[in-house]
Amino acid sequence: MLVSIGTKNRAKNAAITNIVNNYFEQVEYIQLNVPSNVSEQPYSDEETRQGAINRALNALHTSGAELNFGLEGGVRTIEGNMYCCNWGALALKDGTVITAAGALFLLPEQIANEIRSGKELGPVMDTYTNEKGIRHNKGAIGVFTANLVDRTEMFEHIVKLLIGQYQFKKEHE
Ligand SMILES: O=P(O)(O)OP(=O)(O)OP(=O)(O)OC[C@H]1O[C@@H](n2cnc3c(O)ncnc32)[C@H](O)[C@@H]1O
Ligand SMILES: [Mg+2]
Repeated sequence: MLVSIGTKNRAKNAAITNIVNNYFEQVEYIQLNVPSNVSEQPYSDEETRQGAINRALNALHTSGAELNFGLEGGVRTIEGNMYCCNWGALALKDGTVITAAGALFLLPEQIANEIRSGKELGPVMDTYTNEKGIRHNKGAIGVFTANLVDRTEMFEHIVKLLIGQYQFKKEHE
């Protein structure tokens, strides 16, 4: 079975392959740098969800694969507090799209202010930690949860929700 992934981000790719390998056999993966067709730094649940959907559909149109995943990170504000939000979409061959969201966690005010000034979370996190490519491994979630939950684990939960909904749909149609 061919599975396409709408990103080359290592944390997202690890999440998808770790979970898909648990539920399917003989899977071949194709990683595609497809556009999300939303801002580089999505600013609401709506925009982040749309980015995930666009990535999944763009991956489907490029690959024609059986399963096509799009994962997107963004931020949203509730009562003045900025949270990091995360969405996933799974596009099937017939164009059906399944969606799910993951954990929300609060961004410290210092980081939120950088985002409000127009910066992207990825580079802001690298400057804050003095490390390179945080977004490819522990992610902001790892940094701000003392490594209790890393970015791969957070996305793994979303991928599980997507595959679970796909299985439910297959059993009920
Ligand atoms: O290559 P892609 O797939 O685009 O992966 P990305 O890391 O850029 O991830 P997103 O585009 O989905 O996320 C939008 C922005 O938020 C950043 N971001 C989101 N979650 C993050 C996290 O946990 N740690 C660091 N940066 C994060 C990310 O680097 C982008 O600047
Ligand atoms: Mg990005």
